[in-house]
Amino acid sequence: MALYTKAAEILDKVEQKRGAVKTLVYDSKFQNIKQLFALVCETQKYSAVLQEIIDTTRLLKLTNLRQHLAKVLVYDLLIGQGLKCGGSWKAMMLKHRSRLQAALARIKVKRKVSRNQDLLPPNVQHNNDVHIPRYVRVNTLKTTVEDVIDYLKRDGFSYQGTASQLEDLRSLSGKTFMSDLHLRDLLVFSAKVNFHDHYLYKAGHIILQDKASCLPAYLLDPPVGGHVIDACAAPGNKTSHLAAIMKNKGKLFAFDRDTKRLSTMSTLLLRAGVTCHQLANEDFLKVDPLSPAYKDVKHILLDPSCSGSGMVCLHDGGSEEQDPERLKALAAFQLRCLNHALKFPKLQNLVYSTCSIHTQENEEVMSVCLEKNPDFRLIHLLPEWPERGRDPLTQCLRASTTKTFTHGFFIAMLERQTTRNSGSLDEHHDCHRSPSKSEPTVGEEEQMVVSVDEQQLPAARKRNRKKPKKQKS
Ligand SMILES: C[S@@+](CC[C@H](N)C(=O)[O-])C[C@H]1O[C@@H](n2cnc3c(N)ncnc32)[C@H](O)[C@@H]1O
Repeated sequence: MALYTKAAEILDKVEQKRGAVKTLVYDSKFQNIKQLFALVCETQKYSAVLQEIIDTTRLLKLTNLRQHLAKVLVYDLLIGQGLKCGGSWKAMMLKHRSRLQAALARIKVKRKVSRNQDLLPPNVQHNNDVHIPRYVRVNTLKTTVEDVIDYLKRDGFSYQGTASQLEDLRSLSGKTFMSDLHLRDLLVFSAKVNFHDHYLYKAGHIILQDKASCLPAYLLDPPVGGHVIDACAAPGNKTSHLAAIMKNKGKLFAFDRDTKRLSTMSTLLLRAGVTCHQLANEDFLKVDPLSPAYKDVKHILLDPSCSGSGMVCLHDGGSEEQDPERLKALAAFQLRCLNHALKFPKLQNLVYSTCSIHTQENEEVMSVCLEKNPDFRLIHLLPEWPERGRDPLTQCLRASTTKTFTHGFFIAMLERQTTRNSGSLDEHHDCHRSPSKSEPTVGEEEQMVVSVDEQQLPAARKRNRKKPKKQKS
């Protein structure tokens, strides 16, 4: 019920011009931001058709529903997931289902189309060309890639082998699927495949996670038995990924300051079979880097709150305006988190990621951080990845709907520079994965945090010390 109420509330605010969809969704503090975002975008996209259905069936009169709530419910019933949740509203809507279905069918006949998407206005149909496949990460804490592939084949899916080029990922349709070309534990399906009710998903054997969001843990690649921090962890997709890479051995300290999101995270980690974690409802900025508890932490994953501008809403093509003050505040927060993380005395590697497309939250934050922390340098990541950080930070990765067929994303990896004779890096020489498929394994949601006492970030400075990507031995 909460999902539908929130979605209706946001549509109402958008209509009153009280904010852009993305900002309102992010500020809503709803637990599953992605789900809420998708529902709002899709309902908006079909708004005209939904309105026509509501008017011709006189739904508002029959049910006393408010307009936006009715739209959201009709969308989900007729076009979306089929009202998976909804409590008493579900029961009420089901009573009217045949009238509503008949109204939709009449509209299709009138417009001489057979598919729902052909009812969309032409400009929205064009944005629909944005194509992000359905990515499924195999949870190696519970199963193996081979077992999942076998299970799916028995379930009527057809396995096409491993993709040899990115374009292959866009060719999938129906029940065909393939292994990703970069990440061994990632399976790729047509965007239309829905796994939310699938046994493998419910049992925690697979995790529904965008490919770009799988990169941070994969690239950090902490060793089995290592001590690792996930600084802004909820709802925990990257935490469970880190645990899988660590084979549930060692210590995974996960922090988040949002209680609700942490409780969702606990459920997710339980389902995923993660046991090596210590969850803390704590502000990462207040965690003491010199505490004996963290004396062996050598790896940190930092995926802080961001604008979420990389998350694609098919309705707006991702082009919503961002409030400059909000971006500034976020960038200052991200820089504080980075500077704080680099204070952990034994830290060797840190991966910084955002689901933002804005340079202010990505390359600019990273450039200032490098200026302030000369002991650290950028690692050149995945040489054949097609989309790089903005010049001069080409060691970093970017991801997008058009070049990598993922949501928009940014990833940077920092490494502590040590003198040759200290040996501490050599001991860790195989931590940066090459993009080969030889090794096993490899969420974005959030809540706004605007507690900034940093100075305004200066423009990115041209610091660029390249270092060749280490290959896995
Ligand atoms: C982008 S989300 C993290 C997504 C997560 N890494 C995943 O993959 O599922 C950012 C998270 O940072 C949390 N956060 C924001 N400020 C924080 C702080 N000062 N300390 C700890 N967590 C914080 C938010 O509550 C939010 O859950």
